[in-house]
Amino acid sequence: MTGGAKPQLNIALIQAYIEIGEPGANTNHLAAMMEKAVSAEERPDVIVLPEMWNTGYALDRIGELADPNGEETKRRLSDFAKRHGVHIVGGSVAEKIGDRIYNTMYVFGRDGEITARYSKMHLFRLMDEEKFLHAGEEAVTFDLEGLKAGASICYDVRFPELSRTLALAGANVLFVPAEWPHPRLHHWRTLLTARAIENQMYVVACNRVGRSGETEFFGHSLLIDPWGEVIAEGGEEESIVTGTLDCTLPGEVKGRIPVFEDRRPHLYFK
Ligand SMILES: O=C(O)CCC(=O)C(=O)O
Repeated sequence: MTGGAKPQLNIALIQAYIEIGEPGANTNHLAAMMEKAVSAEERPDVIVLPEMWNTGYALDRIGELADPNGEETKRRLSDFAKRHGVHIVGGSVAEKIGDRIYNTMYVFGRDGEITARYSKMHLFRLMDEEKFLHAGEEAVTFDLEGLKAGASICYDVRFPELSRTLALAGANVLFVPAEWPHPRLHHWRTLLTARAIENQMYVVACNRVGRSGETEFFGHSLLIDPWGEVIAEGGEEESIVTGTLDCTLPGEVKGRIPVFEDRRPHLYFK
């Protein structure tokens, strides 16, 4: 945290059902859930969306469904952020740039300005993602009112190298929008908790719910603190999961167990 930072951030995770291949319906549905989130008594400072919320995994039609340059997505999310004075970590959408499709997160500040763009760098072969999408090539951090945040998407969380890279760049919170299905709930909870503990950072993970073909997505969106304690967890139904980040806690945890001072990087294999 840097000087002048907000000491606490209220988070709202939009744990939504996503209709496969229906960007219009999904956009309207998520907009309605976001309106509900900002009308709560405890207003969120940050709204987080799930992975691929515009199209779901309609990969065989992704060329026609993806948002060209993300223009429509950016316009809508920017407008919402500005209208309600809220940060948005926009999950991810299928974004078309030239003839390439990316699985991309956009982040907006309270003024509606875009503050980050991250494209998923580890594509999930179990769902043939690599046959249809291009991988991002760059790790991304962004600022949330003095709290440095790192971007990742779903399968990325299986690669501790990415979250450690982000932590070494100063990130104290890791965002993980996802479409993570049964039967791997145990992996989801364990990997997210491990990333929080090993990097002494908050982990904020927003997963979709509902069935798509044979695949059942389980929700269980999670807010985990830098000790690995669960602050909030969704069930398997559609819901808005809320919790509060104490921006001073990552620093306190690092002070108690000096993991980052005790690293021996010169001994690690490259
Ligand atoms: O790693 C997993 O088990 C799930 C990953 C996934 O579904 C994705 O990256 O879309």
